[in-house]
Amino acid sequence: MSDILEKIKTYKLEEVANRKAAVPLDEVEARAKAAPPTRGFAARLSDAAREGYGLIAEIKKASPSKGLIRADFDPPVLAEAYADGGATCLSVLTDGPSFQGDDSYLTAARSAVDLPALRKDFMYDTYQVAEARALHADCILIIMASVSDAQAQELEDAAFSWGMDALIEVHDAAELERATALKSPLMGINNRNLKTFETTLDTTRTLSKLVPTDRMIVCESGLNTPEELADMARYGARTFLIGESLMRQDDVAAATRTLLANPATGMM
Ligand SMILES: O=P(O)(O)OC[C@@H](O)[C@@H](O)c1c[nH]c2ccccc12
Repeated sequence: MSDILEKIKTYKLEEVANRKAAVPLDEVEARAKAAPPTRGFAARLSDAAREGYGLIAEIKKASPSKGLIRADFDPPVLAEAYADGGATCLSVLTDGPSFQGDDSYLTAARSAVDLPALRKDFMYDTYQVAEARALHADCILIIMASVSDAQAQELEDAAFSWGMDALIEVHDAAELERATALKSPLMGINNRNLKTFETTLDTTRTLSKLVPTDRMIVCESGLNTPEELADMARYGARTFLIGESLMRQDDVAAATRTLLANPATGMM
Protein backbone atom coordinates (compact mmCIF):
# COMPACT_ATOMS: atom_id res chain seq x y z
CA MET A 1 0.00 0.00 0.00
CA SER A 2 2.94 2.34 -0.46
CA ASP A 3 1.85 3.48 -3.90
CA ILE A 4 1.73 7.21 -4.70
CA LEU A 5 -2.06 7.40 -4.54
CA GLU A 6 -2.00 6.02 -1.00
CA LYS A 7 0.64 8.57 -0.01
CA ILE A 8 -1.40 11.39 -1.48
CA LYS A 9 -4.52 10.17 0.33
CA THR A 10 -2.68 10.16 3.65
CA TYR A 11 -1.48 13.77 3.43
CA LYS A 12 -4.73 14.96 1.82
CA LEU A 13 -6.88 13.64 4.68
CA GLU A 14 -4.60 15.45 7.10
CA GLU A 15 -4.78 18.61 4.99
CA VAL A 16 -8.59 18.46 4.97
CA ALA A 17 -8.68 17.98 8.76
CA ASN A 18 -6.46 21.05 9.20
CA ARG A 19 -8.54 23.12 6.83
CA LYS A 20 -11.76 22.14 8.62
CA ALA A 21 -10.23 23.30 11.87
CA ALA A 22 -9.07 26.58 10.31
CA VAL A 23 -12.17 27.41 8.25
CA PRO A 24 -15.48 25.97 9.48
CA LEU A 25 -17.82 24.38 6.93
CA ASP A 26 -20.40 27.15 7.48
CA GLU A 27 -17.94 29.70 6.26
CA VAL A 28 -16.92 27.68 3.20
CA GLU A 29 -20.60 27.17 2.37
CA ALA A 30 -21.27 30.89 2.67
CA ARG A 31 -18.45 31.55 0.20
CA ALA A 32 -19.77 28.83 -2.12
CA LYS A 33 -23.23 30.42 -2.05
CA ALA A 34 -21.73 33.80 -2.93
CA ALA A 35 -19.73 32.37 -5.86
CA PRO A 36 -20.60 33.31 -9.44
CA PRO A 37 -22.94 30.78 -11.13
CA THR A 38 -21.57 27.61 -12.68
CA ARG A 39 -20.87 27.66 -16.41
CA GLY A 40 -22.06 24.18 -17.42
CA PHE A 41 -18.92 22.06 -17.74
CA ALA A 42 -20.52 18.86 -19.12
CA ALA A 43 -22.90 20.75 -21.40
CA ARG A 44 -20.09 22.70 -23.06
CA LEU A 45 -18.07 19.54 -23.55
CA SER A 46 -20.89 17.68 -25.22
CA ASP A 47 -21.64 20.69 -27.45
CA ALA A 48 -17.99 20.83 -28.53
CA ALA A 49 -17.84 17.08 -29.11
CA ARG A 50 -20.79 17.28 -31.47
CA GLU A 51 -18.90 19.49 -33.90
CA GLY A 52 -15.32 18.41 -33.31
CA TYR A 53 -13.33 17.68 -30.17
CA GLY A 54 -13.96 18.86 -26.65
CA LEU A 55 -10.72 19.81 -24.90
CA ILE A 56 -10.21 20.15 -21.16
CA ALA A 57 -6.90 22.00 -21.09
CA GLU A 58 -4.93 21.58 -17.90
CA ILE A 59 -2.98 24.21 -15.98
CA LYS A 60 -0.26 22.12 -14.36
CA LYS A 61 3.07 23.40 -13.10
CA ALA A 62 4.63 20.13 -11.97
CA SER A 63 3.76 16.48 -11.38
CA PRO A 64 5.13 13.73 -9.15
CA SER A 65 6.23 11.70 -12.17
CA LYS A 66 7.84 14.53 -14.20
CA GLY A 67 8.88 17.13 -11.62
CA LEU A 68 8.74 20.73 -12.84
CA ILE A 69 6.92 20.92 -16.20
CA ARG A 70 6.70 24.67 -16.73
CA ALA A 71 8.80 27.31 -14.99
CA ASP A 72 7.10 30.32 -16.61
CA PHE A 73 3.79 29.70 -14.86
CA ASP A 74 1.08 32.36 -14.76
CA PRO A 75 -2.40 30.75 -14.49
CA PRO A 76 -4.50 33.65 -15.94
CA VAL A 77 -2.10 34.05 -18.88
CA LEU A 78 -2.19 30.30 -19.53
CA ALA A 79 -6.01 30.29 -19.27
CA GLU A 80 -6.19 33.02 -21.91
CA ALA A 81 -3.82 31.12 -24.19
CA TYR A 82 -5.93 27.98 -23.87
CA ALA A 83 -9.15 29.89 -24.57
CA ASP A 84 -7.49 31.61 -27.51
CA GLY A 85 -6.37 28.22 -28.90
CA GLY A 86 -9.91 26.83 -28.74
CA ALA A 87 -10.04 24.87 -25.48
CA THR A 88 -13.54 24.02 -24.23
CA CYS A 89 -12.87 23.87 -20.49
CA LEU A 90 -10.00 24.33 -18.04
CA SER A 91 -8.59 21.92 -15.48
CA VAL A 92 -6.54 23.54 -12.72
CA LEU A 93 -4.42 21.58 -10.25
CA THR A 94 -4.97 22.82 -6.72
CA ASP A 95 -2.92 20.14 -4.94
CA GLY A 96 0.23 21.69 -3.48
CA PRO A 97 2.52 18.89 -2.28
CA SER A 98 2.58 16.75 -5.47
CA PHE A 99 1.66 19.20 -8.26
CA GLN A 100 2.81 22.62 -6.96
CA GLY A 101 -0.79 23.73 -7.40
CA ASP A 102 -2.72 26.24 -5.34
CA ASP A 103 -6.38 27.11 -4.71
CA SER A 104 -5.79 30.66 -5.92
CA TYR A 105 -4.70 29.39 -9.36
CA LEU A 106 -8.18 28.00 -9.99
CA THR A 107 -10.04 31.19 -9.16
CA ALA A 108 -7.55 33.37 -11.03
CA ALA A 109 -7.46 31.20 -14.16
CA ARG A 110 -11.24 30.92 -14.37
CA SER A 111 -11.83 34.61 -13.89
CA ALA A 112 -9.53 35.44 -16.82
CA VAL A 113 -11.76 33.62 -19.35
CA ASP A 114 -15.34 32.45 -19.80
CA LEU A 115 -14.52 28.73 -19.84
CA PRO A 116 -15.87 26.34 -17.18
CA ALA A 117 -13.18 25.01 -14.83
CA LEU A 118 -12.47 21.70 -13.12
CA ARG A 119 -10.87 21.69 -9.68
CA LYS A 120 -8.18 19.05 -10.15
CA ASP A 121 -7.46 17.59 -6.74
CA PHE A 122 -7.87 14.43 -4.71
CA MET A 123 -11.36 14.50 -3.22
CA TYR A 124 -12.46 12.45 -0.22
CA ASP A 125 -14.77 14.70 1.75
CA THR A 126 -17.80 16.82 0.87
CA TYR A 127 -16.03 19.71 2.62
CA GLN A 128 -13.65 19.76 -0.37
CA VAL A 129 -16.61 19.89 -2.74
CA ALA A 130 -17.98 23.00 -1.01
CA GLU A 131 -14.44 24.41 -1.14
CA ALA A 132 -14.32 23.74 -4.88
CA ARG A 133 -17.47 25.81 -5.42
CA ALA A 134 -16.18 28.51 -3.07
CA LEU A 135 -13.15 28.70 -5.41
CA HIS A 136 -15.64 29.06 -8.32
CA ALA A 137 -15.12 25.56 -9.75
CA ASP A 138 -17.70 24.22 -12.22
CA CYS A 139 -16.72 20.55 -11.90
CA ILE A 140 -14.90 18.23 -9.50
CA LEU A 141 -12.87 15.08 -10.07
CA ILE A 142 -13.77 11.74 -8.47
CA ILE A 143 -10.97 9.17 -8.73
CA MET A 144 -12.55 5.72 -8.38
CA ALA A 145 -9.17 4.14 -7.51
CA SER A 146 -9.03 6.28 -4.39
CA VAL A 147 -12.58 6.25 -2.97
CA SER A 148 -15.22 3.73 -1.88
CA ASP A 149 -18.54 3.43 -3.73
CA ALA A 150 -20.26 5.26 -0.87
CA GLN A 151 -17.70 8.09 -0.92
CA ALA A 152 -18.01 8.44 -4.69
CA GLN A 153 -21.79 8.69 -4.39
CA GLU A 154 -21.52 11.27 -1.61
CA LEU A 155 -19.06 13.40 -3.57
CA GLU A 156 -21.20 13.26 -6.71
CA ASP A 157 -24.36 14.18 -4.78
CA ALA A 158 -22.53 17.10 -3.19
CA ALA A 159 -21.22 18.31 -6.57
CA PHE A 160 -24.71 18.19 -8.11
CA SER A 161 -26.24 19.95 -5.09
CA TRP A 162 -23.85 22.86 -5.72
CA GLY A 163 -24.76 22.91 -9.42
CA MET A 164 -21.39 21.48 -10.42
CA ASP A 165 -20.59 18.53 -12.67
CA ALA A 166 -18.39 15.57 -11.74
CA LEU A 167 -15.72 13.91 -13.85
CA ILE A 168 -15.55 10.27 -12.81
CA GLU A 169 -12.06 8.86 -13.39
CA VAL A 170 -11.38 5.17 -13.99
CA HIS A 171 -8.32 3.18 -14.94
CA ASP A 172 -9.53 -0.44 -15.12
CA ALA A 173 -12.65 -2.49 -15.83
CA ALA A 174 -13.59 -2.91 -12.17
CA GLU A 175 -13.46 0.84 -11.54
CA LEU A 176 -15.46 1.46 -14.71
CA GLU A 177 -18.13 -0.97 -13.56
CA ARG A 178 -18.34 0.82 -10.18
CA ALA A 179 -18.52 4.20 -11.94
CA THR A 180 -21.60 3.19 -13.89
CA ALA A 181 -23.57 3.16 -10.61
CA LEU A 182 -23.07 6.95 -10.53
CA LYS A 183 -25.16 9.40 -12.54
CA SER A 184 -22.51 11.64 -14.07
CA PRO A 185 -22.28 11.46 -17.87
CA LEU A 186 -18.54 12.26 -17.78
CA MET A 187 -16.48 9.07 -17.79
CA GLY A 188 -12.78 9.85 -17.65
CA ILE A 189 -10.47 7.06 -18.77
CA ASN A 190 -7.06 7.81 -17.31
CA ASN A 191 -4.29 6.39 -19.48
CA ARG A 192 -1.93 6.89 -16.56
CA ASN A 193 -1.92 4.40 -13.72
CA LEU A 194 -1.79 6.67 -10.67
CA LYS A 195 -0.15 3.93 -8.61
CA THR A 196 2.80 3.27 -10.95
CA PHE A 197 2.68 6.26 -13.39
CA GLU A 198 2.79 3.86 -16.32
CA THR A 199 0.97 5.58 -19.20
CA THR A 200 -0.40 3.86 -22.30
CA LEU A 201 -3.21 4.72 -24.71
CA ASP A 202 -4.06 1.01 -24.70
CA THR A 203 -6.04 1.79 -21.54
CA THR A 204 -8.55 3.79 -23.61
CA ARG A 205 -8.43 1.23 -26.43
CA THR A 206 -9.46 -1.49 -23.98
CA LEU A 207 -11.86 0.30 -21.65
CA SER A 208 -13.75 2.37 -24.24
CA LYS A 209 -15.58 -0.79 -25.31
CA LEU A 210 -17.05 -1.14 -21.81
CA VAL A 211 -18.39 2.41 -21.47
CA PRO A 212 -22.22 2.56 -21.65
CA THR A 213 -23.46 4.60 -24.62
CA ASP A 214 -25.11 7.21 -22.39
CA ARG A 215 -21.70 8.28 -21.03
CA MET A 216 -19.18 10.61 -22.64
CA ILE A 217 -15.62 9.29 -22.73
CA VAL A 218 -13.01 11.79 -21.59
CA CYS A 219 -9.64 10.41 -22.69
CA GLU A 220 -7.08 11.55 -20.09
CA SER A 221 -3.28 11.77 -19.93
CA GLY A 222 -0.35 10.99 -22.20
CA LEU A 223 -1.76 12.71 -25.31
CA ASN A 224 0.69 14.62 -27.51
CA THR A 225 -0.36 14.82 -31.16
CA PRO A 226 -3.41 15.30 -33.44
CA GLU A 227 -2.74 11.76 -34.73
CA GLU A 228 -3.14 10.36 -31.24
CA LEU A 229 -6.41 12.24 -30.80
CA ALA A 230 -7.68 10.87 -34.11
CA ASP A 231 -6.64 7.38 -33.02
CA MET A 232 -8.52 7.78 -29.72
CA ALA A 233 -11.55 9.17 -31.59
CA ARG A 234 -11.79 5.86 -33.42
CA TYR A 235 -12.39 4.30 -30.00
CA GLY A 236 -15.25 6.68 -29.28
CA ALA A 237 -13.37 9.44 -27.43
CA ARG A 238 -14.32 12.93 -28.57
CA THR A 239 -13.20 14.78 -25.46
CA PHE A 240 -9.68 14.94 -24.07
CA LEU A 241 -7.91 16.06 -20.91
CA ILE A 242 -4.43 17.27 -21.76
CA GLY A 243 -1.81 18.97 -19.63
CA GLU A 244 1.89 18.24 -19.97
CA SER A 245 2.31 18.26 -23.76
CA LEU A 246 0.69 21.73 -23.98
CA MET A 247 2.36 23.08 -20.84
CA ARG A 248 5.76 22.35 -22.38
CA GLN A 249 5.12 24.62 -25.40
CA ASP A 250 6.36 28.21 -25.67
CA ASP A 251 3.26 29.25 -27.60
CA VAL A 252 0.44 27.50 -25.77
CA ALA A 253 -2.36 29.04 -27.86
CA ALA A 254 -0.78 27.95 -31.17
CA ALA A 255 -0.06 24.46 -29.84
CA THR A 256 -3.67 24.10 -28.66
CA ARG A 257 -4.97 25.22 -32.04
CA THR A 258 -2.73 22.73 -33.87
CA LEU A 259 -3.83 19.89 -31.64
CA LEU A 260 -7.52 20.59 -32.29
CA ALA A 261 -7.25 21.13 -36.05
CA ASN A 262 -8.87 18.57 -38.37
CA PRO A 263 -10.82 16.48 -35.88
CA ALA A 264 -11.49 12.93 -37.03
CA THR A 265 -15.04 12.08 -38.03
CA GLY A 266 -16.83 8.79 -37.54
CA MET A 267 -16.01 5.83 -35.36
CA MET A 268 -14.39 2.47 -35.82
O1 LIG B 1 -0.34 15.92 -18.32
P1 LIG B 1 -1.09 14.88 -19.09
O2 LIG B 1 -0.31 13.60 -19.29
O3 LIG B 1 -1.64 15.42 -20.38
O4 LIG B 1 -2.36 14.46 -18.18
C1 LIG B 1 -3.35 15.40 -17.80
C2 LIG B 1 -4.28 14.79 -16.77
O5 LIG B 1 -4.95 13.71 -17.35
C3 LIG B 1 -3.51 14.33 -15.53
O6 LIG B 1 -2.90 15.45 -14.96
C4 LIG B 1 -4.37 13.63 -14.49
C5 LIG B 1 -5.36 12.75 -14.75
N1 LIG B 1 -5.94 12.33 -13.59
C6 LIG B 1 -5.33 12.93 -12.55
C7 LIG B 1 -5.58 12.85 -11.19
C8 LIG B 1 -4.84 13.62 -10.35
C9 LIG B 1 -3.82 14.45 -10.85
C10 LIG B 1 -3.56 14.53 -12.21
C11 LIG B 1 -4.32 13.78 -13.08
